[in-house]
Amino acid sequence: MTDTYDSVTRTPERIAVLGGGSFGTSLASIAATKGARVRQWMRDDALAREITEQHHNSRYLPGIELNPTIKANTDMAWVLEDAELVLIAIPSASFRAVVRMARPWLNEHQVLLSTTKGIEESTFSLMSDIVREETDSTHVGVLSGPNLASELAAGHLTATVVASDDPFTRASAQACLSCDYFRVYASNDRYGVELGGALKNIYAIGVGMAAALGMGANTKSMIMTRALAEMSRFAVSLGASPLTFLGLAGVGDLIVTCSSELSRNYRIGYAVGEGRTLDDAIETLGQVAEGVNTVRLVHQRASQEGIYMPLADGLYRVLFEGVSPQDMGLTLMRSDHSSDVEFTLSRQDAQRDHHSLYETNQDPRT
Ligand SMILES: NC(=O)C1=CN([C@@H]2O[C@H](COP(=O)(O)OP(=O)(O)OC[C@H]3O[C@@H](n4cnc5c(N)ncnc54)[C@H](OP(=O)(O)O)[C@@H]3O)[C@@H](O)[C@H]2O)C=CC1
Ligand SMILES: O=C(CO)COP(=O)(O)O
Repeated sequence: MTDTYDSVTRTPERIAVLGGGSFGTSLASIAATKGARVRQWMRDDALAREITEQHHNSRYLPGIELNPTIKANTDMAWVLEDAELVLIAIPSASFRAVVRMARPWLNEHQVLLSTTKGIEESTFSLMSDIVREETDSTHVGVLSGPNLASELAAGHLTATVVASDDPFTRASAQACLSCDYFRVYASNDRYGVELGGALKNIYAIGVGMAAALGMGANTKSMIMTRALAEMSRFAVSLGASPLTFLGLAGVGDLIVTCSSELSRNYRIGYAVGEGRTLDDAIETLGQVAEGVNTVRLVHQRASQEGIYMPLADGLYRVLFEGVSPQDMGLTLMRSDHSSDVEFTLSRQDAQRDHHSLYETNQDPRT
């Protein structure tokens, strides 16, 4: 990780953002505030005009003043013209289709960064895998961390992680997005960072349900702590570094998503905990809550691989098999205690891995 800055001689100046939702718009505004030329692609022409002319995204970020230099458009060719860095903030269900749409205007030199926290249904691919499959870029990475879009857009002090095995990608993303209120750490565990962002959504649904049932801080802490053990067990068995889960893209994102009513996944869980149907909760939300699909995919994969995931399994049963949240809670509390061993790291492994694998931050301005 010592080479993070060596290969970047200057900050990317032409940024494209694909997606007109809350997160894409927040990141577009940061990059523009740093002085880059920012073009944002979306399919809604009226929203594109509102962002360009009135500097608001009233549908996804109501009340937030955006950087006035962002130019939003529905013309993909124009948005991607000469772009050096492309941020892709499209929900996982449409991610591959949008990357395919963009492909004619992408090239191998561009940095392509996914900001999406989900898993593709038919393939169990993560979004950066899709970017690698669908494009020729050698500079592929992900951005993930405790980043509620509206807080970020309002300038709350926030940190995130850019993960890639390519130093140029990490450094370009840090240079393009780091500012007084956004600190961008680097990691080379692309898989772990990306999986962390997808997995934590599942447990935010669970904490939302617990809150709706009137449970307090003990219950939330229990779910979050056991969720961390469960998500790292799953991710490590698929090849991620356990240390990633002690960082911003692991426990950091788990905390924010499970603690805030701004989280869409939390709100879905809350609605189901109040007795509403899943379909009704999704329709009322009107935005993407990736955890609903992720819980299904992870439940299936964990069963195939024999990975012990009691919380994810319980949530799957509530969302898709009609089990009540109360019964799920009791079943979990009454289950066989012989498997209740706390997750531990070997001290030697942790010491050996810490310096080489743990996310680092080097200020691109120095
Ligand atoms: N919001 C947040 O706080 C954060 C979100 N993320 C992740 O970012 C990703 C994107 O989320 P976010 O911006 O929040 O989502 P939103 O729900 O706010 O917006 C989704 C955006 O994607 C667009 N979209 C959906 N399907 C298509 C399609 N087929 N073609 C073109 N555009 C499409 C929507 O367009 P339209 O309006 O026309 O439907 C909209 O612009 C998610 O995976 C999320 O997990 C990550 C960190 C924080
Ligand atoms: O990922 C997020 C915060 O880091 C946003 O979570 P939601 O998608 O649940 O709103």
